[in-house]
Amino acid sequence: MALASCTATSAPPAANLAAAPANIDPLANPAPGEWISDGRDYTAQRYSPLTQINASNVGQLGLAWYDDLDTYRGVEATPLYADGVLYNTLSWNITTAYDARTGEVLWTYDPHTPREFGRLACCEPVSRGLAMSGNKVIIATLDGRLIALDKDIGEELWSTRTFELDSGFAYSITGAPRVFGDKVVVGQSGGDLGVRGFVSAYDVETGEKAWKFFLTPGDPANGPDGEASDPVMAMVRQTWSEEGMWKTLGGGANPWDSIAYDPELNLVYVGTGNSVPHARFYRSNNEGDNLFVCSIVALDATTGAYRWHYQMNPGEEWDWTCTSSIISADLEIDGRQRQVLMQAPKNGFFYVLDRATGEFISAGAHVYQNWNAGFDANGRPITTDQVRYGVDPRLVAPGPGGAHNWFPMAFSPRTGLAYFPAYQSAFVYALQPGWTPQPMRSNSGWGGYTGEAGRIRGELMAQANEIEKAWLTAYDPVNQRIAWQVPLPRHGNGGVMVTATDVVFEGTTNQTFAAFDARNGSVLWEYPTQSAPVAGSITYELDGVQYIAVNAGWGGGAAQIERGAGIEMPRAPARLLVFKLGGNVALPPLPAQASAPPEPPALRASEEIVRRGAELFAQTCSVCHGQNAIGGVADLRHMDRETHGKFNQIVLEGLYLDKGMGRFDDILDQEQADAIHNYLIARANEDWGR
Ligand SMILES: O=C(O)c1cc(C(=O)O)c2c(n1)C(=O)C(=O)c1cc(C(=O)O)[nH]c1-2
Ligand SMILES: [Ca+2]
Repeated sequence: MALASCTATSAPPAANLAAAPANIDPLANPAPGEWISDGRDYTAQRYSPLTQINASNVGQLGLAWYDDLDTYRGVEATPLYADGVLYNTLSWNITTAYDARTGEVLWTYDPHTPREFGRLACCEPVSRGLAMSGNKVIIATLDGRLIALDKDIGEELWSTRTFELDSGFAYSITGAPRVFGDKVVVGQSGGDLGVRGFVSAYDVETGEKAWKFFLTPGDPANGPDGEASDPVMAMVRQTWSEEGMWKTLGGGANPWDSIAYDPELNLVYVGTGNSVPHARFYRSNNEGDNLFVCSIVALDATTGAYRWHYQMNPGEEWDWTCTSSIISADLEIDGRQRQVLMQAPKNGFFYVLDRATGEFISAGAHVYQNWNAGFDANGRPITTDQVRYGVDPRLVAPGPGGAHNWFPMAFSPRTGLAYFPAYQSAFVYALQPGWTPQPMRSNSGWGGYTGEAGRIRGELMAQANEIEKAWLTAYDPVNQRIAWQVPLPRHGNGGVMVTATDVVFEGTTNQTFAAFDARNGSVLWEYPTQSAPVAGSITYELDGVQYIAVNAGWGGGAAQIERGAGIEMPRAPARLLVFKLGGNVALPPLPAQASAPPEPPALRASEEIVRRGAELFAQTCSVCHGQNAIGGVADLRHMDRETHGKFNQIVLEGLYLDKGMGRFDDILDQEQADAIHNYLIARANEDWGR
């Protein structure tokens, strides 16, 4: 696709940067050179007022310093900057403070996140960021702790649990915590395995719990929860079937990424995820909207009380989520000044809602989609029959990776455009007949691709592959249209940041970190990073110098999808990269890539055992090791002789626990581990060509 022409919008004058009154919350109005919260300020626009780097000199950007992060896992965090110090966080929540001028490490804090929790993270044990308030840096750990650190020395000030370890649900946290006024608000993950999603708030000074709001109903047999959500649970429960697996698997709706805030309206906006099992047939007897799945829910920031919600996909069953970036702006729409929220969730639409009332203002599709036949007068979507699947496979667009996932979106008040990585995709969904849930594993309820269904699925997947495309998209929310798009090689392009000089920054699957003209998408600068940076970048100013910082670590859900399709790129370990004009530090050469895979052992098991192993692998191992055992953390088709010899010790006894490989003897027995092993031997032999 060619570059579309420049938007006709003329740029309004630059934001007024006059000094804020002394008593104002710094998170509402941070100093221009600082970046002290995930989205930079409460609008979460990821828009910086800094102007030293502009379209004419951005080509002179070079590395000021970098740090090798000693991991090949995805690094998804947006770093933070305050007072000369850059804060970053990695897998297992290892958190580091750097001298932002030199890259010297000031402190590192390791919360010793139990590696067993890696099993529960759908898309690697990532962390999308941290929060700051006054003298504190706050992290949320994969195993559910919220920890406040002294920002100067990295020592713990308080620590609290956000979920109980014996809840029976597969909770984990990958999202960033956020500070809103005097509270820290955090969500959690697990909607692909089985949890009851909720959001909770804590006193920023003490860590004491302020409120908790459940996003799905509890089993009424257990009585009320005594939480902020209790008053709306009767309404919520009516949107679910009487009997359904939501009682056992929790219903999901996890706020695993974006949570936003308006300090004047005193509202917290919670973006919620998919439900579990994904197939509505299994979780709710094909009945109901299933609140608050795939919604934005507005809560009173002080009490957590329900204010309004807008559900983007009633009865969602495609692993779409409404957890993507939630951005506030004040826009003139149809001659009226509106306080809006914007979101481009997985389902392929761009939404504009009134953030005071939740009223649906408008939505438009930015990729090919086949689920939506319009919106009714209340803004409720009309879902096509085409996408409601039974045992017969259905082609649905977008697919479960989403047209826009968690990769942070930015908005420029100057151009009036939102910028995000878009992914046009489709997927084939079908119910697996006779499926039953497996605690603590992936629980989609999808499958049954054998016989005739398998043949149809193969044909439809070929169609799905044809529509696949990726872009950096600039979107005009007022007129609901694409302003421009830059085609990119594949899915998994990174988060976006935009500056007051109309420069957009994004990591790309060209394995570069790149700058684009915010008005028309022309490429201004591209820096080879030896990896595709998926995270959001930031910019800060120190001693009169403007810096740009980004984590370059390819991984997470996008890498899983790519590797599942057999695509892996040569790459270096993850790095934190920091640029400035005239920076002249060079990266070391790309390390030697893996040599030819070792010859696998001969397959001795029956077809039946291999099929059983494939099923168990899909439910138990694929979240880390990829579809069809391709790629993921390690390509299991390429195990060496020694690893084959220790297979059961690794899987059942936790031999590699320190590397993050979970221990599975709670859900797998010897025979099942052997079946998985034989499936992998079969896959390795296919790969070897015999
Ligand atoms: O339903 C959930 O709880 C949940 C959690 C997460 C996560 O925590 O990373 C992802 C998803 N879903 C998901 O659907 C998804 O596409 C996804 C991509 C990524 C990633 O980090 O790249 N995480 C997640
Ligand atoms: Ca999900």
